[in-house]
Amino acid sequence: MDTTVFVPVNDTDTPADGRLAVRARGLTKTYGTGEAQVRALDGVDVDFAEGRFTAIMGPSGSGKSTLMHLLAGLDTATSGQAFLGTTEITGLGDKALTRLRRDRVGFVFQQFNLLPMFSARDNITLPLELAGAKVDHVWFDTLVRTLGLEQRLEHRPSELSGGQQQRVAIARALIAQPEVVFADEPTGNLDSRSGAEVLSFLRRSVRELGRTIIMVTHDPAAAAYADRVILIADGRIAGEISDPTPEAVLAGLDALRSLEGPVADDGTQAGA
Ligand SMILES: Nc1ncnc2c1ncn2[C@@H]1O[C@H](COP(=O)(O)OP(=O)(O)OP(=O)(O)O)[C@@H](O)[C@H]1O
Repeated sequence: MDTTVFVPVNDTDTPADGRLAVRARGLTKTYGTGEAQVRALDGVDVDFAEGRFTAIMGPSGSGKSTLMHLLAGLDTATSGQAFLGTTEITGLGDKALTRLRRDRVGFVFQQFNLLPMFSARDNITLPLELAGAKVDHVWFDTLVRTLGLEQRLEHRPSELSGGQQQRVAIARALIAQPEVVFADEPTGNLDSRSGAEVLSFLRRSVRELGRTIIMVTHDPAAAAYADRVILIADGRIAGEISDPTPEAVLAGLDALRSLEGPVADDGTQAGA
């Protein structure tokens, strides 16, 4: 079944200077062999411009995490190419991939993954210091101010709210000035108010600090904070929405769902 959905697209992800942070061409991932083989990602072509906030959405099992893991160098592709800037990550060995993840990519996960015995300050700076790099104090101060953490730096994670812990995790992801930050359900463990707060900070870090963020989410309201939503279904790019509203994202997801049922078998394309 063809699962391409023609969701309203402005197709405006080309920045003025045309620079791409991340790119995939024919990216494919299969798991297992023979009868049990699953094509988690099926020839994906997609571009992510620098300085933009992109959300990846789609039904459960559609390949969102697989796409993000391949783009972030956390897993290897079966075929196709993924690029970080001009570096082809699908061509790198284990050591080079580890270095690339450490030096050029930041991660924010649903679980905050903070070290419980250390202060917020140390949680932000330790990974960088352990890697032998110097902390840029001007950038540290900018991040802490932007994320509203000035009064919380000497607290341990257990003394912080969930939203504050996730903001510390975002500061830790940004401290090394990575080329791109991958966020996997960053608000999945937060109540809606803290979630909204975290999403506002993610958006500010793109708008005001020029960072590039790619976020996987199930939540249309979260996706609406992004500049652009990529929709994925059955391991393929199924559409995209620029300047999304929650309503537009819901409509896009509904269009995908309508293709999963028997209604789509008459050849009509939802959302067209
Ligand atoms: N390690 C694995 N071994 C076998 N199959 C896998 C593995 N990881 C993922 N898959 C399969 O690949 C497909 C895509 O999975 P993926 O986790 O990327 O989807 P997703 O869109 O992130 O799902 P969810 O929203 O539920 O997290 C699914 O059918 C899944 O069962």
